[in-house]
Amino acid sequence: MTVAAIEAVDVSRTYELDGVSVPALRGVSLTIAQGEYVAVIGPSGSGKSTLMHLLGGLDRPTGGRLVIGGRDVATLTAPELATLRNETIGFVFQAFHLLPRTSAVDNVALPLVYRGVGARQRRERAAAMLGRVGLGHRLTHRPNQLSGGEQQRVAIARALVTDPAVLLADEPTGNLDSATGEAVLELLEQLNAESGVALVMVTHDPEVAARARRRIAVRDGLIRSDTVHDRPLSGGDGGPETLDAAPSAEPRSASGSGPGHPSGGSGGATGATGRLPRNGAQAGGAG
Ligand SMILES: Nc1ncnc2c1ncn2[C@@H]1O[C@H](COP(=O)(O)OP(=O)(O)OP(=O)(O)O)[C@@H](O)[C@H]1O
Repeated sequence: MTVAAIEAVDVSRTYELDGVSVPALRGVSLTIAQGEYVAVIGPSGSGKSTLMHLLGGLDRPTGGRLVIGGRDVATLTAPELATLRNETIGFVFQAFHLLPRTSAVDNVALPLVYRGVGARQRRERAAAMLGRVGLGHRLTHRPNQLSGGEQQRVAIARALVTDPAVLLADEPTGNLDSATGEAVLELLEQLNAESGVALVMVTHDPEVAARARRRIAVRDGLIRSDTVHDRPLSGGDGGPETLDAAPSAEPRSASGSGPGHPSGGSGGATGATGRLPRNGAQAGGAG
């Protein structure tokens, strides 16, 4: 049976601020399947970041049901949710959030500390992951000795060193010039295709969103459209499409089944391109 990486059913999130309720998400249902490439787009304030925080278990819904890695977050204590997050999700943000006085390899190794991986193995795995993102020659550089694009590559390596099922990227190219941003996007797409990690990316940029096979448009805390495109622009042969009315687009149901799932295997199974070997043996800690 296919296990969804993340499933949200009628999820809402209302913030309370100075006695005022701010309904940032107002009932969102979606499923993220293994290996998917999903772009989330919408105007400022529409709820994209709130949605990403929920999908990644950084925050909890105030309504609805959210299941991450097969576990209903409502049933988890805070430490259990942190462990689930560490085991299941990788995050990449617009600001790279690297530790400034720490080398690239130690930044990347950090999530493995919480899993109880020994120092030598941490370093080996972090160095290998930095090699995969093209930074095998920058292991001991600190963030301020790296370019913006290199820093984001370090952040990507850190997000993937635990071999998560899902990589959540919130405007990952927002701080980068267009050429550097393009290279980072290509890297994310390559990692998604090669390792089978699901990539869910928030972007303001319709051209970036058009590269994803599945596109979710958020507005006023609701999903306005959720479509799957047979020929995303990253495939090289798709024409310009709009989010609402792309001719090749098929609306998705909230059940998450359908043509948008390139791998669809269960529990870290290999998709067409094969997954990285999963490193599930380590006991999880807080992430
Ligand atoms: N901690 C918070 N407390 C109160 N209101 C919040 C909080 N975080 C977000 N909001 C509000 O919730 C709504 C959705 O915010 P969110 O950051 O999710 O939007 P967004 O689509 O990511 O916007 P942007 O593209 O500008 O980052 C906005 O109205 C915002 O002001």
